Amino acid sequence: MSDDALKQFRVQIDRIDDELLRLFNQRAALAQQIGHAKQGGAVLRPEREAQVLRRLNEANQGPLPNGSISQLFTEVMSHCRALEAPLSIAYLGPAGSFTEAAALKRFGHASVCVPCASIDEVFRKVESNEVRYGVVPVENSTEGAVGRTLDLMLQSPLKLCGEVPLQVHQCLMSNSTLAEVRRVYSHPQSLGQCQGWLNANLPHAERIAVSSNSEAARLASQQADSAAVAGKQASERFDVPLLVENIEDDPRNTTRFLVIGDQQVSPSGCDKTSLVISAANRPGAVHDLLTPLAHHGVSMTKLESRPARSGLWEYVFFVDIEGHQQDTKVAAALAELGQVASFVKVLGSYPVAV
Ligand SMILES: O=C(O)C(=O)C[C@]1(C(=O)O)C=C[C@@H](O)C=C1
Repeated sequence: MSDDALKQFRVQIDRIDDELLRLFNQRAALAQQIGHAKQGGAVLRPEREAQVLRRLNEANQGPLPNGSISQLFTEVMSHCRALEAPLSIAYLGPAGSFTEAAALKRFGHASVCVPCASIDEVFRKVESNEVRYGVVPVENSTEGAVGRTLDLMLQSPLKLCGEVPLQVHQCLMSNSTLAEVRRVYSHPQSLGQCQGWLNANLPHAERIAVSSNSEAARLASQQADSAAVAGKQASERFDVPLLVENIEDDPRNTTRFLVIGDQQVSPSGCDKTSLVISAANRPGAVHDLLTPLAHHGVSMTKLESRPARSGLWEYVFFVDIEGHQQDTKVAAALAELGQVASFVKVLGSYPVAV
């Protein structure tokens, strides 16, 4: 391309940027007015944000893919929201964790993100109003449920306000060569996600479970013959060279995170409801739990059992269903479920991730 042609294109880009600048500020001023009109009510409206992203994804004609449109407008809304009031979010840390990436994916970079040392601490900070929302991992497509999050949801008065799926890529990092590695540090979930690769490529290295992937990278940065399995960002943060990228056994390896808060989210038009239920200890009781859903045409998208922690071999079931608890058929199914289950707790209705 000639210098002249390049200049021409850049003049056009400058003009568009000027227009975008004007429009961003016009949009932000409207958000400020909405903020005043809310009169102290919740600034974050997850249902509205989901509707904004869905509408734009439908209208999008490219060349930007829908993923980029969602990312850009999440940031736009993040900055508009921050003008209404600053939003604080606790997440399972440390800084650089996959949970931080999930929090940023959902809330954008204009929020105040507070790292916590444990899932319990995230719940505590939200319950005590130290922060407005929390982000915690709930399940991984390879390794399954995160039990602590489920157990805390069962006990906590907080509601589910959203979900964030995040594709998780694991890397092997070390100051040594692959042949020299004798020890591999990582969080147990990450070791599990890469066990096929580790069996094939480092069969004789000892696998050592530690509290977080960041801690693993820190240890690998300080010890000879040691490696860590962690996200790419940990390699930069602790200055440990990447040896191999994308070592997760399933390239679609995805972790689902939950947003928790003291807020009932309104219907967005495409929602999910999460519940915990349990059955009396009699024949057919578990089967009876599912009948009200089928009866009212409500689809179940997840069923997970957990020990109830109240008696030996007693279980609770974590169930996700399609729809919002205010939808007529979901409300009818929940009312009927209340008649047959020995325990029902609605954890929250929230928009399906965009
Ligand atoms: O519509 C609102 O309630 C707004 O405050 C505006 C806006 C946005 O920027 O579009 C910002 C925050 C809310 O979470 C939802 C949307």
